[in-house]
Amino acid sequence: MEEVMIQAAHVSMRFYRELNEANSVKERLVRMWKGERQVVEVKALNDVSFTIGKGEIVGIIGVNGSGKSTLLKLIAGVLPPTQGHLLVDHDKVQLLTLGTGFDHELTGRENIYLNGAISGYSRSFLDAHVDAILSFAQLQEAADAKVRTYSSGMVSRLAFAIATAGRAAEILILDEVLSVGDLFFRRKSEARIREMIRSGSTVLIVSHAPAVIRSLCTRVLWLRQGELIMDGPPDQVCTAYERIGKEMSG
Ligand SMILES: Nc1ncnc2c1ncn2[C@@H]1O[C@H](COP(=O)(O)OP(=O)(O)OP(=O)(O)O)[C@@H](O)[C@H]1O
Repeated sequence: MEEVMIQAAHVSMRFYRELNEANSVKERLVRMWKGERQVVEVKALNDVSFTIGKGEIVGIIGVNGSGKSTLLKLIAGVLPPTQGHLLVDHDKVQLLTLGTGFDHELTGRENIYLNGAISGYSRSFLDAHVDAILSFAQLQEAADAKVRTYSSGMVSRLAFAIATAGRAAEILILDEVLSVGDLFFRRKSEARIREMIRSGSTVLIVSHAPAVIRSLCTRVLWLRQGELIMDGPPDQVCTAYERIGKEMSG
């Protein structure tokens, strides 16, 4: 394997959630006083190990609640694991997610500056790229309208255009950013992601669309109830995943 970029060794992540959450502080205090407080442990990730080398394009699949976002958060350094070791240079990681950091009372153009600043772009970078961002999002005409007047597809296009405006980081994490917009925008956004991939980044992609995973990834990790149950070539892992899905639904 080429240079190792991410190494997870027996990584576990546990959350604690209160059962029958109280509706008020008073109710909570009364329950605590009566000894009624019940906390359950959620094993979001359980003893997960893998190594990812430079240039690999790794898809992460699994049903809702299987631990995908938790794994991305650990890799991005948002949370530390409760057990195990995760070797990754967080400074090299860029996490792309959509839909956070927009103010719907501001215009599209103003949101480019707001969301761009949150994404870490400088003012001069944004001045130089604002037109290209609007053009990629196909929003030149609507640039000065408030975002609350946009359709959800328009908001997603703008978010994608901002998130991918800069140079790709060495480790690029895409959390459900593909499959947005209409068919034409999807082709365009997939082409842009391919360009970022070609620039040599190591990429992790979470997507509920097996077609996206099959067409972009070189390897797939399948998480089920926090456990890594399969790690292999996209076709093999996606076929097994789809087979289980069909069995469960029919
Ligand atoms: N902050 C938290 N506190 C308590 N439980 C949490 C927290 N974050 C995640 N969980 C739990 O951990 C488990 C894994 O969640 P996670 O968001 O990683 O799943 P996911 O595979 O990304 O799901 P989805 O496909 O719905 O995005 C779930 O049972 C979830 O309820």
